[in-house]
Amino acid sequence: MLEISQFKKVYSTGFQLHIEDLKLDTGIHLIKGENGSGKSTLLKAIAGIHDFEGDIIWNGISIKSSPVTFRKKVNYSDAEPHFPNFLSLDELIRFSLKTKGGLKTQVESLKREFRIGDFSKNPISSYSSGMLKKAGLILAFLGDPSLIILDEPFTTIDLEAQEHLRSLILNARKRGISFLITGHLANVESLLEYDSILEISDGKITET
Ligand SMILES: Nc1ncnc2c1ncn2[C@@H]1O[C@H](COP(=O)(O)OP(=O)(O)OP(=O)(O)O)[C@@H](O)[C@H]1O
Repeated sequence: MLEISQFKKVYSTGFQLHIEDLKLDTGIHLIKGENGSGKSTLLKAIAGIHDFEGDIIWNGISIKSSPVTFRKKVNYSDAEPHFPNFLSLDELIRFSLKTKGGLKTQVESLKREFRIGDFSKNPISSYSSGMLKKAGLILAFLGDPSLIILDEPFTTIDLEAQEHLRSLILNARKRGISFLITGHLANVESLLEYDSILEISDGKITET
């Protein structure tokens, strides 16, 4: 279960996001909201990228008191991934395997599913935006996460990759992995069956 309590994030621009108390069971959860409503802000806080007031607990592990254990269990893919340009995807994967664990067979199967092939040897600077997105998605599935956070996962990638991603999510869900997903596409609600749909607006989150 994901538990968010007394959450507060304030930017210097004046934007604020407050979540008094939110509990989400194991499952696939969609977070909707207009541009600039705070979806990425919340996901980045849960992924341990942004600091915030309050606490976020995943299956009893607090990001504040046990950040390393928390991050081993929670993986994240950015809406627009950024990686050091001089590294290759293979190097990023090796780093992820060292820090988060994971099997070479898992890597090969993910690279096959997303049709990355040998391109993973090339530096990130040579990647198209779709390839970059696929790189971020592959890294988000590596290791042994029990929660995978995917910010706008279905944008930028082609229809075939969208279908592979859909199957990956459904298969992982069967193995007990939970997902927090944001989406902009009009059809994102029909792409998957969600256990809950939440909406962020006016700096607050509500279940729809
Ligand atoms: N690092 C930052 N510093 C200051 N303000 C920020 C920062 N990141 C985001 N914001 C502001 O916080 C608000 C929420 O942004 P956020 O990226 O979380 O929205 P979003 O719902 O993910 O938007 P989109 O759908 O456009 O991706 C916006 O007003 C944005 O300008």
